[in-house]
Amino acid sequence: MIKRFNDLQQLNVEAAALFIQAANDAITQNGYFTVALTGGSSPIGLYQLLAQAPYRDQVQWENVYVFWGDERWVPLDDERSNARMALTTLLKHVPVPEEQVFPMWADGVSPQEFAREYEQTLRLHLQPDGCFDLILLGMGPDGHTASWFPHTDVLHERNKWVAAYYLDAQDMYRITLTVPIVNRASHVAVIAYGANKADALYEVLKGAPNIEHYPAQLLDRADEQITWFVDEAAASRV
Ligand SMILES: O=C1O[C@H](COP(=O)(O)O)[C@@H](O)[C@H](O)[C@H]1O
Repeated sequence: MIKRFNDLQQLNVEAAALFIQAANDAITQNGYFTVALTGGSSPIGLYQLLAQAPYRDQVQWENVYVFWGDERWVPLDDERSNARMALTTLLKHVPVPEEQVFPMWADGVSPQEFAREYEQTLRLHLQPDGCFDLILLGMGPDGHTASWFPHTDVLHERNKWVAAYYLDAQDMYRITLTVPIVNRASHVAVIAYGANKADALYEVLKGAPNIEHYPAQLLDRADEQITWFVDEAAASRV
């Protein structure tokens, strides 16, 4: 499902409503809610809203388990850290227990080893089939989502739940949930706005299949299980 907005505030309000609904449904059904957060700039407004009343008070944070969809392999105090952004905009302002927050970072371990450990952590906390209740994602102007960058081997990973690899173009390691685990989520919400996303959004949603160029085409959920929150600028070609 594609939800288009003129107004970014309204986009964030509706994304917050989806988050709250998904949390409440999962907690009613299972007693807890598992979510993977996204990084970049697009979710900042959503996180800031969720950190404030009345939104903050509509989530039973003590029953929430927070993971990340992807990360730049940098320490938590590095300004490039996706976890740092979510901690400062959202998680430090809500009563989620610290032991239920799982940033994709640890000192003194290789990114590959950490990816294996993170998968074990997921296996402890997710339903046996590896199904997240909600995965939040963004999309770059190059059509990447999570850390599925164009022309990288990780696009073809089908066994691991979490993978780490060196991204030459950015001269850094990336760690990411893989295609099969994202495509098992009960719901996926992608936030993409701004005119610089228009070409990629068109190619991902309407273009000819080309996952190497537009990795977000790998998102494979039924229409009711994926929501694209986009503004009119990003959706201008859709
Ligand atoms: O590098 C990343 O970029 C994407 C998109 O970021 P945005 O700034 O265009 O919103 C993001 O979804 C991903 O988590 C991040 O690692």
